[in-house]
Amino acid sequence: MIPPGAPILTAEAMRAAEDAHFRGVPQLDVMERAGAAIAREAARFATGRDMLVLAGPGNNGGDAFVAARLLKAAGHDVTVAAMGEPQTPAARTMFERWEGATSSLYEARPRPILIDGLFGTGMSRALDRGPRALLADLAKGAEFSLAIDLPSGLETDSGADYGAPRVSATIALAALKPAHLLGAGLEKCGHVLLADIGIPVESAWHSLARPRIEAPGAFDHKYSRGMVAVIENAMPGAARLAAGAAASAGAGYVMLIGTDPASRVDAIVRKSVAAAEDLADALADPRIGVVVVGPGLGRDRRAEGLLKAVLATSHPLVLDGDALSLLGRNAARWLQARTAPSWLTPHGGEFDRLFGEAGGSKIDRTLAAAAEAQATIVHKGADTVIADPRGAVRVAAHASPWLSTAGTGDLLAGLLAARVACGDDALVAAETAVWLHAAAARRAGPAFVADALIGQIPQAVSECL
Ligand SMILES: NC(=O)C1=CN([C@@H]2O[C@H](COP(=O)(O)OP(=O)(O)OC[C@H]3O[C@@H](n4cnc5c(N)ncnc54)[C@H](O)[C@@H]3O)[C@@H](O)[C@H]2O)[C@@H](O)CC1
Ligand SMILES: Nc1ncnc2c1ncn2[C@@H]1O[C@H](COP(=O)(O)OP(=O)(O)O)[C@@H](O)[C@H]1O
Ligand SMILES: [K+]
Repeated sequence: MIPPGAPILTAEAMRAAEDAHFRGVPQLDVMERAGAAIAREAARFATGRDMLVLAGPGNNGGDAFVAARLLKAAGHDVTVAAMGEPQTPAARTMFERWEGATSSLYEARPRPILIDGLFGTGMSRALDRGPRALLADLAKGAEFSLAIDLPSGLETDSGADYGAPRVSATIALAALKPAHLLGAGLEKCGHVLLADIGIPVESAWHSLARPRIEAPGAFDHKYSRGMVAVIENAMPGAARLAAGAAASAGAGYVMLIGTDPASRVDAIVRKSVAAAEDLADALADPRIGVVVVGPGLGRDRRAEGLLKAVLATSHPLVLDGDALSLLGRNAARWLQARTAPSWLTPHGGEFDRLFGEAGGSKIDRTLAAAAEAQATIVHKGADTVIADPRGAVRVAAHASPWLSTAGTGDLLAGLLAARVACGDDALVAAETAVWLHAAAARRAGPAFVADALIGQIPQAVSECL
């Protein structure tokens, strides 16, 4: 659905890559390649059906005229409907090379195959009501619709919807753009394909790819494989889910620290602490590789005391749920005072409480938060964005929407802790946890209870060995 491990570029970064490339390669050649990539995919899906190609005034329209010409030359029945005169020299040349008829967008009638080349990365404002309604009707009337670079009306850098149709497939040119993975783009783009059009691209931002997991070595033992401590308090079930996930994802030793005597998994070691003051002793074990605090912690005085005791240790921390709500806008101050690394796993509401609501796209906001907190942030949701303080970004889109059920976030915190305890690099740990989480959900199918994901984790791990 989204090409894995692919670079993601903003509109500005894409323009810079294009400009650098055009110093050595003619722009028209690149546009020919883009149009050829569109024509190739359209022909594959069209299976002989009639096509309507929409061409906008910019270079997205230029690509559309190339695709129309190549498809017509290959024997397809193609009509073109244009919006305004071509406004760039390259688009004008491609318009001139198109020898068929061109009608106005307002005269276009639906055809079984629609190719949307109205706007791409140059869309600068919301679509007017007229073209928006026309585009929606033409897309609805088509049996298969293919967007060039982006569905027209999607804001490139945020995925905000300014009137885009929902298309069957989108061909991203040269690189993914944030809108292919964020916000409304998730539903509007359909299947996303990536076309190499010869422009070299480099980016610290990538779509999530399947990670590699090392199996234990012959001489590994439970402590060398990593020890995870999970703090349990107001809602012990949440901590149990985190601990269960950690134990299933490769941690050598998992310890639940709290007051609840119930134990569902015998292999998970329990340690009782009656008062928050006793937690420091329980956490004094230097073999502890990471502490998970937040799932089911609660937000009362006792929870605050437990959180403070955890923050006072020198262990790496995974902070989730109530721990994030308790820290609120003071999170960065607390975390900057620590020397060990931290991972924060907020959902959207928790993120806003921690870092405020302003600041651009989900990627921009997560990057700014990672820099401010000097922590790796896993900003959860249908479009999960991982960012680290060095500016690396990974975006995971299209996880199962059935994950939207209570307890799945607790599991993610446990998965992340397991990967940290196993010694993964900070970013790799987050990537691996998010990937395993999605893979376990895929394996669990529809309407699962969060608990059921735990049993799927070892199989998800096996996909990464
Ligand atoms: N630079 C290049 O030569 C290449 C560009 N490529 C294509 O070019 C696209 C970017 O081209 P452009 O930068 O020309 O931009 P677009 O073609 O995406 O759109 C810009 C044009 O649309 C108008 N416009 C923007 N928003 C509008 C709105 N809401 N209502 C009405 N008109 C609006 C602008 O005034 C401008 O004329 C990419 O998405 C890609 O498809 C590819 O061909 C690769 C090579
Ligand atoms: N619609 C969705 N599509 C894909 N993943 C989702 C969706 N909704 C939630 N998730 C994932 O499910 C998890 C929910 O976490 P969270 O909201 O913290 O739940 P809880 O606190 O109940 O454990 C996150 O990993 C999130 O990315
Ligand atoms: K388009």
